[in-house]
Amino acid sequence: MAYVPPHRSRTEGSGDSSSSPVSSSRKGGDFFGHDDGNNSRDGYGSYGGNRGYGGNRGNRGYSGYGRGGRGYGEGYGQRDNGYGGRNGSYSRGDNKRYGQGSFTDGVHHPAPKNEKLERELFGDPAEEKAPSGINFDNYDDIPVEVSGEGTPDPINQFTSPPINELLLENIELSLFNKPTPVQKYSIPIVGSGRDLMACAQTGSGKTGGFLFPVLSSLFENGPSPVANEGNVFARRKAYPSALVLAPTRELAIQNFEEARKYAYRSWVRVCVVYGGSDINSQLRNLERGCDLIVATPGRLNDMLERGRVSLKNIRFLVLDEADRMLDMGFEPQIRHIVDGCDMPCAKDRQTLMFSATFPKEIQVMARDFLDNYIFLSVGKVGSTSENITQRILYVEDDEKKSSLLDILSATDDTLTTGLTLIFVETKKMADILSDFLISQNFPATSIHGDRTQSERERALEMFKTGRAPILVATAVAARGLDIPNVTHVINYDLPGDVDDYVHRIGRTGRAGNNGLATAFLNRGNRNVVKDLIDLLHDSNQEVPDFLSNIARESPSGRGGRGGRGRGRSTPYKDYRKYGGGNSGSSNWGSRSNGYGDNGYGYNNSSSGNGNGNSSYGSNNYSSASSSNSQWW
Ligand SMILES: Nc1ncnc2c1ncn2[C@@H]1O[C@H](COP(=O)(O)OP(=O)(O)OP(=O)(O)O)[C@@H](O)[C@H]1O
Repeated sequence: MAYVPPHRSRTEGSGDSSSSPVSSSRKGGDFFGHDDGNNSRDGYGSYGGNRGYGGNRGNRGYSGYGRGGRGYGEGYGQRDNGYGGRNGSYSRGDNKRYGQGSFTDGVHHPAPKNEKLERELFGDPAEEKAPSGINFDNYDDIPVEVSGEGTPDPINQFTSPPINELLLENIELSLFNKPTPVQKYSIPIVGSGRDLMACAQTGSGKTGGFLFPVLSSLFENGPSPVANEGNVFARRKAYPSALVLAPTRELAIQNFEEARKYAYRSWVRVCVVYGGSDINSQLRNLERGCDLIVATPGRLNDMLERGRVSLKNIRFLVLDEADRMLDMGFEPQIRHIVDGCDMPCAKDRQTLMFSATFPKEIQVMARDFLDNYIFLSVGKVGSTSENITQRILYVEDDEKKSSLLDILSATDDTLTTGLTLIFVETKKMADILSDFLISQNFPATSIHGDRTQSERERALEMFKTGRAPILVATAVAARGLDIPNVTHVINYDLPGDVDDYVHRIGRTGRAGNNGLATAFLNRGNRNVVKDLIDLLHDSNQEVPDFLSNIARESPSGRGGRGGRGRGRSTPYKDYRKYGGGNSGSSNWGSRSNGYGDNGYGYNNSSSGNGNGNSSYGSNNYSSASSSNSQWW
């Protein structure tokens, strides 16, 4: 009989962690003043326990956020399992109340419905009857390109097959009526066992694009056999079947919440591990069983080093924001996780990569992790949604503050109906600007890598709930975050890389909604001007005359992307098809060149880490955490 680790055979308690893994110590930066004293009472930053941040149907928010003080490390879905290998059994004890199903003798047994948990995960059906503002019909005519051998036909509806029945029910509870374009293609592609590199515009449903087919397959096929490592430590190890990696803690948390929704009532237990919060509660949670793990790379590497996670059983590896995960900051950590531990090789797992942008040299590198993959691009890849109106204003540096005040005062409805996200380039500037706005009576807060994790989560919660409807952020908030009702993104400082701009403004205009993006630009930003003009053309946006003039003043040749010399003369396409050769060193410029420009700090230096406040947590692999901690 297969080895049964105790976490899959013993009866668990109810996840009764009494303390939040994070404490909240405000050091300023919020509109509501310093250390408001509510934090320990309300458990801000804990994201946890049974109340979590369930939010509204189809329009998530952080309602009930963490009150009760349990962290993610504890408190949901404990199960009482005996487990006997693939198609063996996950027998369930008293798990019904936690919505955890089982997989016995090759058959999936969903747990009975649990109204309380359902409300927590999907929102109160009485509160909102229909999804608000979602208009994916706009996407129906979107150009789609699929390349690679033997690509399966897309689906047009959520149906079973190919989607597992239980997953369909959970998708229905999310009030999703039909798949978005990226989901239409990704579901059959992944369902047919293929690897996938998928590019689709921001806010177009990529999260479901990977979670739906992965969970559907796991629900159908059950758990992998648990490896018997024959020693006492193996008993405390987690053996997940799927791994989702994300570049920031907040995105990991968001992906975890999404996965938890869709895994409701199934045998799949979802866990999240990320830096900056108590590792012990995360470890205790993993001991209770973990079938799908969402992680930031640094914290996962830490867990792997401690021997508390084994990747032997991984059947699905997902890189969310894959181009970011494979750029110079993260690549060493990703290689260590994928090649330096015990994960099955590319042929023996499915690898899925998703992003809105996918530069050619990153595609070239991604080959190392993929096996005979399909490339899917939806929309003009690397461009922005036409739902986002882009406005470029010429503003000198010393005029930015007053221009910002003008904008915020003029859009008086912003404070009552919408959220405004302001991007700056440095952590210091994030503090300076949020303090300035607060001094001018604007309800602002900030998020950046020098704030503690609990401060970051609290700032995000205040923003999402509208208590601080202005968030000043570094690039840490640029990717993936799905915050309903962000109506305006302001690039107070423009990034040096137009891809970063694409992700930043993609925090608005999501899921078919409209949004406004304003950018302050002056001659100091001339290295991004040409790429920006291309992007505006691609997205059917107005190109102001001053922008064309600055472009003419600039040296010929594309100097965008912080001097990385990549250019974006064509929106990103499958490099295998559009000429890229097979060499790892493409003619687009070496990855090791020129990343140090514009304060981006891509210097790949491994010094200076260890303050525990980096985006990825403390770890030994994090060239990114040290260098990036200078700017996000
Ligand atoms: N099939 C669907 N029907 C309706 N809404 C959907 C559907 N799929 C996803 N959504 C909603 O669309 C929004 C955007 O989805 P998601 O966050 O997955 O976008 P994304 O493509 O990953 O964006 P980004 O590039 O910024 O990471 C979310 O609020 C999500 O709940």
